[in-house]
Amino acid sequence: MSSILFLPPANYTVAVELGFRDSRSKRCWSAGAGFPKRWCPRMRSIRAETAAETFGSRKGESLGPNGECDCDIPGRSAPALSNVGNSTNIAWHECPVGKLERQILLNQKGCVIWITGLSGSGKSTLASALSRELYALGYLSYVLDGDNIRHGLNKDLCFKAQDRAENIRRIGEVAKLFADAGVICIASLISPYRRDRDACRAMLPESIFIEVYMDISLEVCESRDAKGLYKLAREGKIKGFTGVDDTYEPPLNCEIVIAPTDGECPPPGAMAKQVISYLNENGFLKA
Ligand SMILES: Nc1ncnc2c1ncn2[C@@H]1O[C@H](COP(=O)(O)OS(=O)(=O)O)[C@@H](OP(=O)(O)O)[C@H]1O
Ligand SMILES: Nc1ncnc2c1ncn2[C@@H]1O[C@H](COP(=O)(O)OP(=O)(O)O)[C@@H](O)[C@H]1O
Repeated sequence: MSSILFLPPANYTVAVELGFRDSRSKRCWSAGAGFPKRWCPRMRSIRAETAAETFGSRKGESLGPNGECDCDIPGRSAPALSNVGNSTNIAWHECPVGKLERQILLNQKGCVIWITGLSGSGKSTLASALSRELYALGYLSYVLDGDNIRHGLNKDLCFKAQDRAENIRRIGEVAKLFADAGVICIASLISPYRRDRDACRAMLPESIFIEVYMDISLEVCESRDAKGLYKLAREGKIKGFTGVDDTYEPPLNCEIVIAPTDGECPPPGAMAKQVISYLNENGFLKA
């Protein structure tokens, strides 16, 4: 493979600055000049070796030469049934690939980065910059943006308190699945009420819910008014708009606060770097 074929990503300097090239990924970067590690065939084989070393080749976990598999076949023995909410007589099915195996495959730990703040505070901007930076560094993330999810899964919900709570609960459940899959899940939604955010936190093991508060004043958000919604809310054309005639409850004890310094909002790259430093310091950027 010739390195002449590859161009470094635009934000290569950030990757270097943050010093994420560990001994394994170094080999990869030198082969592919800044390409995400997971694209590197050598990296894949290293990961496969690591997984084999960690777990051994356990009987029943891979297919035989003729495609035979003696892993658990659903239905062989009657599973325990339970009732959950309005769902009766349901069973829990364990996945034969464990969470740790997925983490080793991805060389990262799944978590939920929950970005909360007023409309216009920069949630989507941070989510985009962060997912880009993580990608450049070779980590898999996925953004769940409140606006986007309301185009599909949550299109039946409006902005009254009860529906916002349901919006947050559903996104929390989806984020939990992404984190379990080993993905760094970035949830970006106003999530104005403390109780709803805390309920999401309670769904997950404590340390993997990382709450990021966009501490940007209403005045700044309103002056940005990127979508013209504050203007409509002030004119009374949108009712129950967060910060205007509906409450926003700032977190009391969150993991990360993004705030202006000397009156200046940090640029997107700096906000992303702040979150990535937290992930690195807290062991999320390794299996
Ligand atoms: N009444 C009211 N209040 C606040 N926001 C409103 C409202 N109506 C529409 N919008 C637009 O919807 C986006 C917020 O959706 P979320 O799912 O993040 O909101 S919530 O968490 O359920 O409160 C929000 O997007 P962002 O500006 O990106 O925050 C707005 O564009
Ligand atoms: N750190 C920042 N500094 C300056 N402008 C910003 C910053 N973050 C976001 N913006 C601008 O503010 C507006 C709203 O940002 P956005 O990310 O859409 O906010 P939200 O998702 O919270 O509604 C956009 O025009 C964006 O370019």
